[in-house]
Amino acid sequence: MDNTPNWQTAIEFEDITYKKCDGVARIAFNRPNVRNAFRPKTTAELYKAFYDAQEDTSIGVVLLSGEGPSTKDGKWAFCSGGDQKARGHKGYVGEDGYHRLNILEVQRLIRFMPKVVIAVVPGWAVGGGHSLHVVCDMTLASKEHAIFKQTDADVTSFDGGYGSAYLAKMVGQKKAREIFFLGRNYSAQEAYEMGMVNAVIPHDELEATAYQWAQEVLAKSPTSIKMLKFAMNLTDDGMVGQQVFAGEATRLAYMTEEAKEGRNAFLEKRKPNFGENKWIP
Ligand SMILES: CC(C)(COP(=O)(O)OP(=O)(O)OC[C@H]1O[C@@H](n2cnc3c(N)ncnc32)[C@H](O)[C@@H]1OP(=O)(O)O)[C@@H](O)C(=O)NCCC(=O)NCCSC(=O)c1cc(O)c2ccccc2c1O
Repeated sequence: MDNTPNWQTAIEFEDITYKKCDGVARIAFNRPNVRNAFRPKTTAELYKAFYDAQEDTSIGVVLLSGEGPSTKDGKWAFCSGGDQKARGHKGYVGEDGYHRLNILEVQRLIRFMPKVVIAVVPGWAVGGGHSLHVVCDMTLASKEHAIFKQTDADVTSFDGGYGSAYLAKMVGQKKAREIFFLGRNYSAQEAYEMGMVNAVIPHDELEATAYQWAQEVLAKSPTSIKMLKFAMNLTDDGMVGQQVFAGEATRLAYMTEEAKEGRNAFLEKRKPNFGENKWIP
């Protein structure tokens, strides 16, 4: 069976591409000549696309990748982080003149959305781009071209949240400190051995493999996948993690007969009758 996705553009953007096909959304940075660095326009577009994917009930998996290669030198990139040309003295400056660090809002959307987000890394994943792959649920990397690198300490920046502290939970404290303190290049295979990449895939098969992984996730119970993601987030996300997990537990409770009786009794101005066997052990 031909499993080639028939991607349809969902929304036209300038700095990213955004497509959908059969339950999968694909969002990709589209500034390959600057290694897919993000400026405020890029992050605003990313936020809109991720939010659309979150709200679309037909979508269960989002692939995050980078278009390429560069027309200048043929190199591939996932994302090289914040565009240093757009960096002002208080953040990254958009067309409106405001200084922002709004990639963190995108990180939170990826983290808290009730869908699986897979980073598909065709080349450089650097700085804030490295942090983005860390916050995604899974990472697939190009065997030939993916390179992982943390340059935050070269440019006086520091992702002190998921980019570093969560990375340390993933690869261990010593390795995470090496990644940030030395800023070396790591191949897909090295990243895999550290535990921050799920699979190393021949470049020509990367997109097809990502789509296949997405299809495997889509075959599972949506409620299970969502609750498992939030359960795994919970211990690292503190009260917000508890809020997100508990919100979904509340939704499940709302779907019971007991909840309908509670609501109806209030609306009908009577005492609720929760039935006889209400205290299930
Ligand atoms: C990514 C590289 C290692 C690739 O090196 P390579 O030698 O292959 O390519 P070039 O260096 O020649 O780059 C080609 C071309 O692209 C331009 N470019 C690349 N990256 C960027 C960038 N991030 N910003 C602007 N432009 C970029 C480069 O200038 C070249 O252009 P030409 O016109 O000369 O052709 C290497 O490029 C590299 O090290 N890039 C910089 C990586 C970096 O330091 N990124 C920023 C880290 S900080 C960050 O991302 C960040 C952002 C946030 O918003 C945060 C918010 C809150 C907390 C923390 C944040 C944060 O850490």
